[in-house]
Amino acid sequence: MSTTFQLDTSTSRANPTPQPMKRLTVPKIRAHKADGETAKPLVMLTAYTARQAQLLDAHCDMLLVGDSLAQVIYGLPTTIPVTLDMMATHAAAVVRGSYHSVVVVDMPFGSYEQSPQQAFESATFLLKQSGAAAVKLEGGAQMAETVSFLNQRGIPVMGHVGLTPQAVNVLGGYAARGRSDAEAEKIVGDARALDEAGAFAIVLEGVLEPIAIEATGAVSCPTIGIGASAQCDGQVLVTEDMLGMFERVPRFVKKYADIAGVIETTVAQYAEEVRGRSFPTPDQTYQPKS
Ligand SMILES: Nc1nc(=O)c2c([nH]1)NC[C@@H]1CN(c3ccc(C(=O)N[C@@H](CCC(=O)O)C(=O)O)cc3)CN21
Ligand SMILES: CC(C)C(=O)C(=O)O
Ligand SMILES: [Mg+2]
Repeated sequence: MSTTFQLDTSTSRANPTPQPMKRLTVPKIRAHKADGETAKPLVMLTAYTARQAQLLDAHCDMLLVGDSLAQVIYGLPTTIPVTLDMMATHAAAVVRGSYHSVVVVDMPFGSYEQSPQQAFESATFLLKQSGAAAVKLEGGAQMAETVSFLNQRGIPVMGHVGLTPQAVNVLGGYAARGRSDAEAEKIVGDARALDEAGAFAIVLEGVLEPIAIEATGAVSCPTIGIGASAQCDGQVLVTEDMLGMFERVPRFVKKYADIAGVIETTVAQYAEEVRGRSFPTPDQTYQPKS
């Protein structure tokens, strides 16, 4: 894939290819499961910036502008303080940096729980500001009415059940969910309720494999797992976690690279060269014309 930067003035978005392929659509994602056993798992990663989106886009089906930007970008301890403005700003950058993947934006804590009307107002703000196609919100059966309200008014919704990080103060931490029969049953019921309400996909986070199997079998839309086994219809991870850029990662992360290590070695070399006056050299220096 060419990474030459070109400004596509017709769409005013940075587009790395001369002939952009058509963007995937939400109905195509929802219909994914109809292919049954032959369907390839859906690929989703988080993205917060335009350049990151450019690099991930061709390889993914969906890009998630996650409220995990709290920890990953802003050094916040939880996702609780994230605002609609933060999400809209990063979502707009990700849309500008992509042309293939469906861009999904997390609704931040406090922007949707109060009522379907509040959720509609917040979701329209996010989609109008960014050009993203869909929103994601946390919660199960209690959010079903809201999911249906938004969907019927033109806003596709991705659900998120199991370990829901915005409920950290109720859950008391980020431990895997579904260890009791009652909790397992609730998670499957939550997935079912969201599916019936019209969610186009459901994130299953931090749940035991048997629950992922049962929930995935119980719903008509694809399930996207994170710490939820290989039995889901797709997978999502926080990009910085799998690239080895974030300092502490959950057990469900596979570190595919050590980008933090590359950055540290590279910056150490730069510092040494500046202090030793071996950078800059004449190659990086402007001289008057002689
Ligand atoms: N960088 C990053 N990656 C994520 O996956 C992520 C975020 N940030 N921010 C939002 C939420 C928070 N999530 C988290 C955060 C921590 C754990 C974690 O540390 N889990 C421990 C078990 C903790 C316990 O048992 O209490 C683990 O070892 O997996 C899991 C999910 C998932 N999301
Ligand atoms: C971890 C994923 C599912 C998420 O919600 C986020 O990145 O905020
Ligand atoms: Mg999130």
